[in-house]
Amino acid sequence: MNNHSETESSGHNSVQGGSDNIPGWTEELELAFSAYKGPYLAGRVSSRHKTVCEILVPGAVVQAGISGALQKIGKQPVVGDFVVLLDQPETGSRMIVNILPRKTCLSRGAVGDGGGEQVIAANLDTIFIVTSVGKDLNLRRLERYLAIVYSSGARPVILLNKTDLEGNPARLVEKIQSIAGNVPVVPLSALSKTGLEALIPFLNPGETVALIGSSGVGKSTLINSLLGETVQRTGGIREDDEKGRHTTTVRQLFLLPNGAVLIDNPGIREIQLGDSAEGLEKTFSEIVDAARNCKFKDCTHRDEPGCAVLQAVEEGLIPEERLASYHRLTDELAFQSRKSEIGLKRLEKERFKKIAVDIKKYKKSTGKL
Ligand SMILES: Nc1nc2c(ncn2[C@@H]2O[C@H](COP(=O)(O)OP(=O)(O)OP(=O)(O)O)[C@@H](O)[C@H]2O)c(=O)[nH]1
Ligand SMILES: [Zn+2]
Repeated sequence: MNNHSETESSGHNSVQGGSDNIPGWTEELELAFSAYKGPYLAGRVSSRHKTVCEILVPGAVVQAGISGALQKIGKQPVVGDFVVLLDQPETGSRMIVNILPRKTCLSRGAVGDGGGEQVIAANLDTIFIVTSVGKDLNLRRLERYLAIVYSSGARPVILLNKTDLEGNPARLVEKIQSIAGNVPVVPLSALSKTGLEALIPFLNPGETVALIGSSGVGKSTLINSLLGETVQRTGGIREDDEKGRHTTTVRQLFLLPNGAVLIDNPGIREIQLGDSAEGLEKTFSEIVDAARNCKFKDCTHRDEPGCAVLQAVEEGLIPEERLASYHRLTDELAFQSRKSEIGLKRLEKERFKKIAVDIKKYKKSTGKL
C-alpha cells in the first residue's frame, strides 16, 4: 500500500485498485524483483498511453512515466508487462525503470520504416480467438489468427459465438476443428450466456487471457457476460496515441472474481500477421509433416517434382484450399520480412550518416578540419 494519489475506484470488479496483490504475479517474478533493493515497487501495466502507463500495484492503480534509460535502449512497456517502478515520494511521481522477464509476447511485424517487431501485449497465458456463426466464420482467417497466437507463446482457444442464431452449431464446430488440430473449439452465446461454463478451464486464477477477433463477433459482449455486469466502455480518457491521433482509451484489464485476468486491448484486437514463421508451422502441422518426404529440402510445394505435399493434396489427404492458405500466409510473411529488412537497412544508413556528421562536428571543434 502507499499513500500517493490513486485512481478512484469505480466500484465494479474490473481492476481498479480492488486487488490486494498484482494479478498474475508469480514466484519467478518475485525472484526477479528481489534483485531490486531500495524505493522500488512492482506493478503490472494495465494500459499504455503515449508517455505514461497505468500500473496496477497492490491495492491501487497508479500512473507512471517511462525512464529515459529504458527509452534509450528501446524497451517499451506494454499492456500485461510486469514492471519495476522507482517510487519518488518527494515529487509524488513514479517512473518505470525496468521490465521484468516476459513469459509470452504478442507482437506484429512493425509497419513503416522502423523494421523489427512491435510488441503489443505481454504475459498472456491464453488467447481467445473469437469468431461467430454467419458470415464472419472463415477458416482461412482462423488459420491466420492461429499462426499469430502460436508465435506469441500463448495457448489458443477458438470461441464460436452467437450459437443462438444457428440451428446446427455442432456442424460448424466440426468444420472449425478440421483446421484447428488439438486447439479447443468452444461454441457459446455471449448474449444469452449459454456455453460460458466451458471457458472455466481456461480462466484460472492468476492466468491472463486476451481476446482477438473481427469487429462485431461479440468480444465486448463476452467480457460483459463473464464479468456479470455491464462494464462502462465509453467515457475513457482521450489522449494522443503514437500517431498523434485522438483515440478513446478505455480500461483494458479486468479481474474476474476468481483472480483470472482478462485483457481487452484495441491493439490486440487488430493484430496482423507478424513474425509468425513458427506459428505457421504449428498451424499447418500436417503440411509440415508431409513436407518431410518432399524430394527437395527447400521444396516450396508449388510445382516441384517429388513434392509429397502436392501428392497428399492429389490423394485428397490435404484439402487444396488448405495448401493455398498456407502459400498465401507464407508469401505474406516473406513479404513482411523483406519489408522490415529494407527498413532496417535504411535505419542503418541513417545511423552512419549521423555518425559521419558527428565526426565532422568533432573535427571542426578540435580544429582538425
Ligand atoms: N445473437 C447474438 N448476438 C450477439 C452475441 N454476442 C454479441 N452479439 C451482438 O453482436 C453485436 C456486436 O457485439 P460486440 O460485443 O460489440 O462485438 P465486438 O467483437 O466487441 O465488436 P468490436 O468492439 O467492434 O470489436 C452486438 O449487437 C451484440 O449484441 C450472441 O451471442 N448472440
Ligand atoms: Zn513439397
